[in-house]
Amino acid sequence: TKSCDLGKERIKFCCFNERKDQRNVICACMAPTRNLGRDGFPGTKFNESFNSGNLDKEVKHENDSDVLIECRNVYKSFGEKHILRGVSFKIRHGEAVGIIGPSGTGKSTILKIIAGLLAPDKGEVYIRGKKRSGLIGDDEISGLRIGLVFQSAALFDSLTVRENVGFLLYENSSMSGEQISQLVTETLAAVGLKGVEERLPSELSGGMKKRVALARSIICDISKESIEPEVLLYDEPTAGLDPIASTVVEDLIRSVHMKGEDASGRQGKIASYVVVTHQHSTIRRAVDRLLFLHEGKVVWHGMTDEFTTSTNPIVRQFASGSLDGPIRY
Ligand SMILES: Nc1ncnc2c1ncn2[C@@H]1O[C@H](COP(=O)(O)OP(=O)(O)OP(=O)(O)O)[C@@H](O)[C@H]1O
Repeated sequence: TKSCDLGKERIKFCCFNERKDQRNVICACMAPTRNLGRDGFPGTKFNESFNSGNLDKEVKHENDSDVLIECRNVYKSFGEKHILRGVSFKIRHGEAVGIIGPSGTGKSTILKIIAGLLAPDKGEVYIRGKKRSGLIGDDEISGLRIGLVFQSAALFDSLTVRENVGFLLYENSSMSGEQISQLVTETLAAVGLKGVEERLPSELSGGMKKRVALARSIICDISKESIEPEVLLYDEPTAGLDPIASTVVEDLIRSVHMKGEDASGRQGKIASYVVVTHQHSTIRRAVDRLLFLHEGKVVWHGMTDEFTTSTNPIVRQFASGSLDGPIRY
């Protein structure tokens, strides 16, 4: 955790409740990662833990120079609950990846491990080819920025929208208050929000809160000479939203991606993103490639259009929502 002064408030900005029934994270974070560079990246076959019989299609890549994040054989238990049991995958530059799977299978846990908020019990996380050691630290100032947008939006209740969105800039950047304020207004406009800067989170709808959280994740310090590539991790960004509000958020996720364009036709800044979701609309609209997590492992991966046509029994059951199949509740 870390604290900062914002007006009269002294606030922790990277703390969260560990218990499942109190999973609301107090604040989204932008997590600069330890170590950067591509040297010494040991080449491995894509996801060695896969049983190839479960794979509908293996995408071949010439090399790993575009790999931003790799989880290699990651294990995580909470007491007697062995949640992750050998999870391996790679996230490449430019990818829009979805993580799906039954409830409680560890999707949020793997996002927190990637973000450096949780440490794996075993296995490694590589960020641009360098092994991450431990959790995110205050000394990490360069490399790949990894932002986690929490399920709950996780806004500070006592701060205005402006203070929430500009939070990290008020603490970390050399920008003036006026510059930050201007940037906050522009970033809010990019997510379709105008005139809400002085409102408190309690005065916003659920969909607006999610968009404010998204604005907080994409705002960046324009006073820095080089802008680092960024990966955004979204934990169920459309949960609880009506279908139209979901579409708005899904399109925003696409538009902040480098491949996408915002309302004014500018290219997005996010190099890659990962979305944990249960919503079919989000899978179809916001994601290109899927990883299916079940019983502690990635049991299937494929492109989004392969999801509904897959003959894998686990995928078929999940896609159809059937009670019959290998997944038991
Ligand atoms: N900090 C923690 N302490 C104890 N148990 C935890 C902790 N974090 C997660 N768990 C447990 O680990 C399991 C996986 O949780 P996680 O939130 O990662 O699942 P999920 O796949 O995201 O689920 P859902 O789809 O329901 O959101 C759950 O049983 C949860 O109760």
